[in-house]
Amino acid sequence: MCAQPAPATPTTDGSRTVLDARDISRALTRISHEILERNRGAADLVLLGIPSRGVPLAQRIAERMASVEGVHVPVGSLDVTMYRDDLRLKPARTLMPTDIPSGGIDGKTVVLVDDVLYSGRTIRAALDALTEVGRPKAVQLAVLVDRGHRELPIRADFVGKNLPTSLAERVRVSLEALDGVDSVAILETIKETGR
Ligand SMILES: O=P(O)(O)OC[C@H]1O[C@H](OP(=O)(O)OP(=O)(O)O)[C@H](O)[C@@H]1O
Ligand SMILES: O=c1cc[nH]c(=O)[nH]1
Repeated sequence: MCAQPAPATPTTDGSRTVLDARDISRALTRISHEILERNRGAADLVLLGIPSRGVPLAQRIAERMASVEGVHVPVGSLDVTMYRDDLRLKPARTLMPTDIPSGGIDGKTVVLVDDVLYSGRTIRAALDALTEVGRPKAVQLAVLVDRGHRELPIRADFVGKNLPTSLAERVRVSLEALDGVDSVAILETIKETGR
């Protein structure tokens, strides 16, 4: 079951807010419970956020797990930049931190965390990046928003909100830690493909 968002709210920049802070909070709480349920607890879990917004989301999920299970789930970040399949098309990308918890990922269940799942190419790159780090027992994927339009056979295990979108739209996730506010909005883009 997905959290029921507030109705889309028009904003001054023409975007429509589809999730507000409370919707996001509820979705993260639900995802945290689902991860614990699927894995029968937090043993051997490692959360790896994909920069930039996947990292604060992973931290928030870990905080919720700590309050539910009373355990500390290691959180890190995984930069996928050098593993992207469009590097030659868009070479000017800023490298982001990869920070693997001290226990590593060998034999662990790694939950990748990102804000938006779209074509699936970021997650494909993340799976490649992981192979440089270690060999987890299993890899799962948690995303705040799944907006559809997959180009690769990738699906999320835990989804905050399935958001039907057109290719002419873009989903903008804002998070308190990076943007000062929690919201998910849909923007019209000029390009028909939206990518
Ligand atoms: O499924 P995909 O088509 O790969 O799209 C999803 C990715 O796109 C966004 O990142 P973006 O590259 O826009 O950078 P950002 O993290 O700085 O927003 C988002 O954070 C996801 O990581
Ligand atoms: O709409 C989109 C597509 C990819 N990444 C985003 O953050 N939003």
